[in-house]
Amino acid sequence: MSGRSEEEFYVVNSYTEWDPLEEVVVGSLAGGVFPTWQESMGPTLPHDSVRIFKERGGTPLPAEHAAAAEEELDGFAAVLRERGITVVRPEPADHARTFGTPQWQSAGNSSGMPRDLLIVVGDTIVETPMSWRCRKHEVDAFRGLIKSYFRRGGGWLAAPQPELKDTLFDGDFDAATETGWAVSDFEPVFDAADFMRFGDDLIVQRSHVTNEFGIEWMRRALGSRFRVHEVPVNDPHAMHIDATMVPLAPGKLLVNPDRYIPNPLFRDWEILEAPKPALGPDWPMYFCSPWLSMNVLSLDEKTIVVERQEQPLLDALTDWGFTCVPVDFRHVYSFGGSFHCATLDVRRRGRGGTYLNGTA
Ligand SMILES: NC(=[NH2+])NCCC[C@H](N)C(=O)O
Repeated sequence: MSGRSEEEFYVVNSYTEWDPLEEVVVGSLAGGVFPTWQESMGPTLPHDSVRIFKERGGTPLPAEHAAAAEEELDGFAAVLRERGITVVRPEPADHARTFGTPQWQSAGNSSGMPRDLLIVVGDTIVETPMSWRCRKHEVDAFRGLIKSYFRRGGGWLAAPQPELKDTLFDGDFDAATETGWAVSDFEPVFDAADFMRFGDDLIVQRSHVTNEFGIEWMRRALGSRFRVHEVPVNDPHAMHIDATMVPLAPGKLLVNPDRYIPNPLFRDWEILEAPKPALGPDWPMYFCSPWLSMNVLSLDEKTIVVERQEQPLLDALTDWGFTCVPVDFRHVYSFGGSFHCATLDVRRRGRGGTYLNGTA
């Protein structure tokens, strides 16, 4: 046993995406820059971003738009605090600084999307081996928080440090057919956002940032209590599963109709196909598709934060029996995520359990 009291055990405690939320990290875009270009980013990015990242990698995000996004992040944090949820934020970071290894050099990206780099499984925060070089030190802005949780009794587990040398990015992706993957199995890599938590079960997608080696590392690192299920999805641009399938409550799964492949794990679940995103084609989207509309955050199994302008989704979720909390977030969309991506739920009430079909 760990020698921790019940209270210490509870400092970090999060098993699902829907248990009542008590403490959450909300990201910050302050000091953010465009990623330093790497070929392996191509398969996941909106078309124009290839040119933009090549030209502007390492330079600040557009000031006015990023300031508006930061205001939205602050507003979102305020909404959560008003509801009695503890909100913590990363330390300031200058992502324009370059870093490297004997093999390569890169500038950073931003502290906007903690979901991508950290995952809480039960009582433990897992630091992932991110596969974009520019994201190698992103976790540093969150390190003070992680150390503080650890000192108060939380668990802390870091994956092996990847080298991220060229061999890793020698995947079998074929641009003509959009098949295969940008990363090889040279060493374990994964982004936390390719996983989704369902109590004692987690699902994960193979993607252009997550390889089989990484999935197997996570499977063994989590130990025998947790089961990791790799699920096939229909997404040639796969990077992060939280605009593909998002569980909102036990037995209720919101899915992307273009990407979700029916899966026996969800045999007894109600499935809601997300309506088409409301975002128009002219809105700048440097990292993601407009399907960020479905990247919602559950405050409990009845209450969901949804982008204020996503009226079709607001209506569909209300019809499905949920209470929606509308929050402005479109400027944040531009920089790589919505409410689920921009958060890390450190503490939710609940102790795990079995929710998926055929796993017990
Ligand atoms: N955790 C995240 N940053 N998720 C964003 C996923 C977005 C997804 N790749 C899309 O473009 O639709």
